[in-house]
Amino acid sequence: MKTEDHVIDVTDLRRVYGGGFEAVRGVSLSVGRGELFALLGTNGAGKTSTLEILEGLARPAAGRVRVLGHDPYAERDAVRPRIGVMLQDGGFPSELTVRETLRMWAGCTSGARPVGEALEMVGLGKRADVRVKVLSGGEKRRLDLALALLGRPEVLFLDEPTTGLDAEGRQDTWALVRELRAQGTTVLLTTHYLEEAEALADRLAILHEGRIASEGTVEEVVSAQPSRITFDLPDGWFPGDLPPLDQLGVTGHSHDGRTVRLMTQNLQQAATALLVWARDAGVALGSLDVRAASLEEAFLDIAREADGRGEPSTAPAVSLDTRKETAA
Ligand SMILES: Nc1ncnc2c1ncn2[C@@H]1O[C@H](COP(=O)(O)OP(=O)(O)OP(=O)(O)O)[C@@H](O)[C@H]1O
Repeated sequence: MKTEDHVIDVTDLRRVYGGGFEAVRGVSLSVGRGELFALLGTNGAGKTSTLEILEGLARPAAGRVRVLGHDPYAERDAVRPRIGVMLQDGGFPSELTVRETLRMWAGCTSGARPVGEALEMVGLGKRADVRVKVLSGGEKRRLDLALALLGRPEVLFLDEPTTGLDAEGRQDTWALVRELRAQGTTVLLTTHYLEEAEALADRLAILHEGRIASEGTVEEVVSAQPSRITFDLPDGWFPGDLPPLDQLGVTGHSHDGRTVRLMTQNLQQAATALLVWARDAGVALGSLDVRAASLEEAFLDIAREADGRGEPSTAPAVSLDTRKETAA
């Protein structure tokens, strides 16, 4: 995709809070027109901090940000009418009804959708005359979304749009977001739900401690991860008794006593070789768990690294000689 086709273009973005804490540490990403991009990350990874800059709500400490070809902070007037923003907490006046809230917002929005249409889009049609303060958490999220959609935005920023929604509400929101994207809306969303990213995203990035740890389509992010085989060896058997790792088609390993964890890019080959060895050697593998790479595993790997529990991604193709060791 050519740079001029990017609706969102971010290069080496940094955000520093008062006190000097750097929450965003050199993020670069781009989103094409009509694309849906998901930002994932552990708590405090910097998703909202990044999003607020793209929405023009905060000024970056460094880096270049363009939304629809403009600097969203310095050229806010050019960008704001063309984007829709759903914050984590809209913070509306609680005494107004749902309809009054939307009307008030529509009054400040040029070319706004009819209020009734926005309410129907988010499934709040029957709650129009209810005061905001009595809405459930999920209904408030729907109201947030309705407000973001009022101005028929070209670019929609959604910060955790389905947090607090029940399963049906989440499905409804996904269907709406898919429909908007099908109509050409560009969407950037943050989410804690990996299945949400899998269901919706054309591309995604996993943020970790202010940096992008992994980026691409779901398939690309997943295929960068190894699959795993975990098992316990029975009494009298040790990791060093296993065949050489290259014979197993294994690219990495760890072990804790008799519990062995193997990483492989070729799960079928490794699982078959392991099971053939176990059968021939008469070894019963306990708690055998064979797990294909998944977005969840990719995410957990990044989170484990955060906790200093990272696994080696590669290891020499030799036997695990640990007869005298108790742990890796
Ligand atoms: N106003 C602020 N002043 C100082 N630090 C802040 C401020 N806002 C956020 N932070 C810190 O910046 C880091 C990133 O926060 P941010 O809210 O962007 O993360 P996030 O990925 O959106 O997290 P979550 O998933 O929990 O919403 C966190 O360590 C947070 O404590």
